[in-house]
Amino acid sequence: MPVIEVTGLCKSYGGRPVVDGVSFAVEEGEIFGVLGPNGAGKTTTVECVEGLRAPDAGQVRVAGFDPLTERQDVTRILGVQLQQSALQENLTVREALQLYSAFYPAPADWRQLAERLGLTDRLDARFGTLSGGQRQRLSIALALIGAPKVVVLDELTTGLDPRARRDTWKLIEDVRDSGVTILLVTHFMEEAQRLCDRIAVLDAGKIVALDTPAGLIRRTDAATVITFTPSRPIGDLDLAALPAVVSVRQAADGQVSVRGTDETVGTLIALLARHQITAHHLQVTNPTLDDAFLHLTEQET
Ligand SMILES: Nc1ncnc2c1ncn2[C@@H]1O[C@H](COP(=O)(O)OP(=O)(O)OP(=O)(O)O)[C@@H](O)[C@H]1O
Repeated sequence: MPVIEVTGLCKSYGGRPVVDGVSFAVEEGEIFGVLGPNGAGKTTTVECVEGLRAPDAGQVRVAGFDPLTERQDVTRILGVQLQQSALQENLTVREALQLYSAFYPAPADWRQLAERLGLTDRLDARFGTLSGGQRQRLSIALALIGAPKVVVLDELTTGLDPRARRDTWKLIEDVRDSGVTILLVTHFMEEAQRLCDRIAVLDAGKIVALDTPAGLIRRTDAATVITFTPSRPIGDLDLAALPAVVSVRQAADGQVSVRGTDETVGTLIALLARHQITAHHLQVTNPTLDDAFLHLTEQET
């Protein structure tokens, strides 16, 4: 049974549909990403999963429970990352952890959580004095304090510097490896590509694609680009005849740029070897989730 099941979810504000027939299922143990441009309906969708908003139509189930009518059951299972503004500046890290563990009948050991999240030496620090990364780690600790089966993380690393962002990713992978299912809302392609097992791309309230990151990338028209400077000139025609080539460009400085697919790369290398040509400064650039995202969300607008 999926841990989260959303079927035909609809939500309108002032008669304007912002979530329009969204369906997806999150399997146990996966990191499931919800990706989409601003205003696509991501937060509204996850707030319906959390039971913070009532859908106009459709059904949401968390481990089989309805987040609205079986709230207590869902609270036991689902951990939600708090908005940072929800914590008082004067509260210490220890007080926050103790306070939130008191909300649950069988909480996780907050000392262990603090240790795992690298907060042990900040236990007496007040929330207002924590760095962005430390606040983020505390908000993840608080999401995990009820020992949930599922956590919802919305905009996990927004505002973090690149190192803190990478540290947080490692942490999320550790959380997943401990058996927790994660629903992750994100704007960052690199984050989605690195962390998510599957991604639903939401645009204007509808899911426009649902696949693994690699599967989404495969759907794009974006090409693999191979650039190199050959040790002696090579004819355009030889290059254009390679399989799956989209275009060939030779710059005035001798640099050659071939657009194609993975298949093009292998045959190009073989062609160069046959002609005993060395490729200097060889670079192969593969399409990214960024390309896939732009491709998928452009079609809809
Ligand atoms: N309480 C509300 N009342 C009216 N409109 C709302 C309300 N909450 C959200 N909206 C609107 O619904 C649309 C979807 O918002 P939502 O926050 O779900 O999108 P999102 O994909 O999470 O966007 P972002 O990436 O900008 O956070 C937006 O146009 C937003 O302005």
